[in-house]
Amino acid sequence: ISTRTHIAGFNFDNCIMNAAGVYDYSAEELDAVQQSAAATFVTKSATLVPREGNPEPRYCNTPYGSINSMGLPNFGLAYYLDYVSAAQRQVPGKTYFVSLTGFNVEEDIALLRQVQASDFEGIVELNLSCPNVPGKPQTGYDFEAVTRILEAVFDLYRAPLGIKLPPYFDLVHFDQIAAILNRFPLAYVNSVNSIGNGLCVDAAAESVLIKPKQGFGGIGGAYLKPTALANVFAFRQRLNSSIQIIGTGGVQNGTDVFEHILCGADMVQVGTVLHQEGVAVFERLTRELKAVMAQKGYGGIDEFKGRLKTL
Ligand SMILES: O=C(O)c1[nH]c(=O)[nH]c(=O)c1Cl
Repeated sequence: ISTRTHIAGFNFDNCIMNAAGVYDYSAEELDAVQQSAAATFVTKSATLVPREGNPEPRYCNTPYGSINSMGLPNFGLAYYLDYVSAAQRQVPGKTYFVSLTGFNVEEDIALLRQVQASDFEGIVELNLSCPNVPGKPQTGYDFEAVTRILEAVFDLYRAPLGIKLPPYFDLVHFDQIAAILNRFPLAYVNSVNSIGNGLCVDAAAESVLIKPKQGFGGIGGAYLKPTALANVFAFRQRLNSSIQIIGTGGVQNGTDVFEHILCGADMVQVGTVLHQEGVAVFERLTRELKAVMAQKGYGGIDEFKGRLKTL
């Protein structure tokens, strides 16, 4: 039974990896993912210059998942490009993802120029959905901004590039954003980022759980799965077949991975469950997915990918 997959023409031995922002901040964390059963890694979304991020506490586990308002803490794009450059030499033939995000189109372009000037041979993930920088909206909800950014990006950048989108909650919004995305040579769309600006409360303490933004933060984990599957399934039906889909959100076990692929995902990313369980989660999820496939008689993920039945 094989759980291998392919993205942008690159082959991967597995279809499960980390989600940007989880277990990917430092070289030590990236090393741990690199040595695990994960297909590959994506780096923490990088900005032009290093960022401290928001004041702590800025992450909290909750009964059904997590809430975070990290505020884009990262060591800056150069740090991650250096790390990936070394990884490419140490493990040639493996493809890595670098996530990046600017605060405006000019910064997005500057980041991509920096990538072009490096020896990076992998896939860029442009994050259009960070919900936690005070005063900055989630770009993915501004359709004009998305259009402007992608026009500028694809004027410049010709190597494989995907985008990380926020969750959408309206079928007309799926129609509108998909019509925009279909105009561009995107390698993939990654749905979904956390549900922005949720609020979790500690009733005993009568308090919010995290410090930034009065406790408002991105919601991840089990809460997210129905929304994540809806976004994967909606985009699979609307996007050109040349645009692949990475499914992110709410994965806790092998059946959840199976469900993302059934909805149309070519790769599945995990965040909250990785934060809670550590990199051993990749071996567990892979084993559980293979068990589901064995029980159903599937030898590879293409046999059921996108085959979700409607009634
Ligand atoms: O606060 C963050 O760093 C963060 N947190 C998220 O849940 N999604 C993102 O894309 C980012 Cl960039």
